[in-house]
Amino acid sequence: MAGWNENQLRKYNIKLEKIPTLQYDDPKLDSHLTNNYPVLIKGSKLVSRVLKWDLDYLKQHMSSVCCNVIVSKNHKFKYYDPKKITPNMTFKPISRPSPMIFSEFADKITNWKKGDSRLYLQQVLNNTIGQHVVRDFVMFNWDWIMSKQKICKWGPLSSNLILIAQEGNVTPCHYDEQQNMFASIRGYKRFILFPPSQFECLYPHPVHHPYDRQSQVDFDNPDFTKFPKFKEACGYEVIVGPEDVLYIPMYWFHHVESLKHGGYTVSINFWFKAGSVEKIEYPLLDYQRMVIMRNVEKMLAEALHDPSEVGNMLKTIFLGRYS
Ligand SMILES: O=C(O)C(=O)C[C@H](CCCc1ccccc1)C(=O)O
Ligand SMILES: [Zn+2]
Repeated sequence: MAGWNENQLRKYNIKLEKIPTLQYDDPKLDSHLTNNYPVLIKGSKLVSRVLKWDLDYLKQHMSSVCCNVIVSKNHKFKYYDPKKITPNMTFKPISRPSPMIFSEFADKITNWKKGDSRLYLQQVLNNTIGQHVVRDFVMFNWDWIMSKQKICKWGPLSSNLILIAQEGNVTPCHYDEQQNMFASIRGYKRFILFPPSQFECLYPHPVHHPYDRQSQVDFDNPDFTKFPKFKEACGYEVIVGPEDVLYIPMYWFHHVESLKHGGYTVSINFWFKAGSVEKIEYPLLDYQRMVIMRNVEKMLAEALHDPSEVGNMLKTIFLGRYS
């Protein structure tokens, strides 16, 4: 297909399947969404009115806006929650926030040289970023996406993140606790998705760690001694191009990369809070098992008053009794 080729993809030793692609008005689409199954959606025109959002246009309309920019010494932008860094912890992240005004960000990525730190703009869209961008924002195809929100009984739209990445940037494998309709405006992004049932192969950090929700496995150099089941992981690959919308079901793990040599990418996501589950049905859904495991970790840390004791107590409960 025009627009990209295989050698723009980073090489990982992971079994990959494909994600289905459907037209936005395909009758089969709603069953994918309501069953929490990922799907690439074509033709929705969700963000077609803002395809002009390139660096020049945004520099024109939000040049003096201070934006949330992440800086990384390598190509990986592993998100962490600063609220979970405790005083007695030595936490040295590779990537860190470095807020800057938009025009500085635009100039830095335009004049980027090999060896320079990489940048990734990740800014919540709100009315502080200028009335032009807000005016464009209201021109998204809200009728369509809100109709999906209703059909799927999702909770309210919680936020839109505008994402401007340099070519080659990677957001390492993680999961989010919200439903996500991810739209590409410029460039191509490759997603590798894993269902919640592969939790055991992806070894997310403990809930109380700053890297909560992020996989511990470094896809560039997996440690099979510490993470042996990663060998069994089976991913679902999809390339998201301009005007495409990818549905990322909540609790599905996803690795995201802006294709190499593809120029900078502009994307926008639509995070919806999870809908309230009317009645728990059995057997439990895989994502519900992740919610239960998270709650056990939280409850034990609370009861023990020390997150670092959670592992030992789980071991005591498990060894020789459940093993
Ligand atoms: O839309 C999503 O869920 C993605 O993962 C898209 C991803 C950037 C997300 C950054 C982030 C990750 C975790 C917490 C807060 C912010 C990309 O496109 O590189
Ligand atoms: Zn995500």
